[in-house]
Amino acid sequence: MNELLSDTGRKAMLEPLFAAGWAMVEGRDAIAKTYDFTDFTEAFAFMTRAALWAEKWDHHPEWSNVYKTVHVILTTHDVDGLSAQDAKLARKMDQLTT
Ligand SMILES: C[C@H](O)[C@H](O)[C@H]1CNC2=NC(N)=NC(=O)C2=N1
Repeated sequence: MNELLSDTGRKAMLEPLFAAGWAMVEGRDAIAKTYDFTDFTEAFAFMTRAALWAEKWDHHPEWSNVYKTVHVILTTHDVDGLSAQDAKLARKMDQLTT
């Protein structure tokens, strides 16, 4: 079962993500990032790869795609806020773009 991140967990897991371009969503316990790719093919390839990890880990993003940008919001619906699963998927998404 997922748990909400504790204060220490937040500091440890979220600070590196903020440094990597993630930010808190206003009014929600959620993080967001917009990825800008070179074209639609790259954007959709990223989404395909990320979707396979999301399904493997049973943890799914809220996301949208417009041409070559992908906007991602991560939060854990089961606990109504951020859990370690969100940090894990955020790190994986960043890895997939490098
Ligand atoms: C039953 C299933 O395991 C749950 O509904 C999973 C699916 N994917 C999920 N994804 C996210 N982001 N949060 C969840 O709480 C969640 N729960």
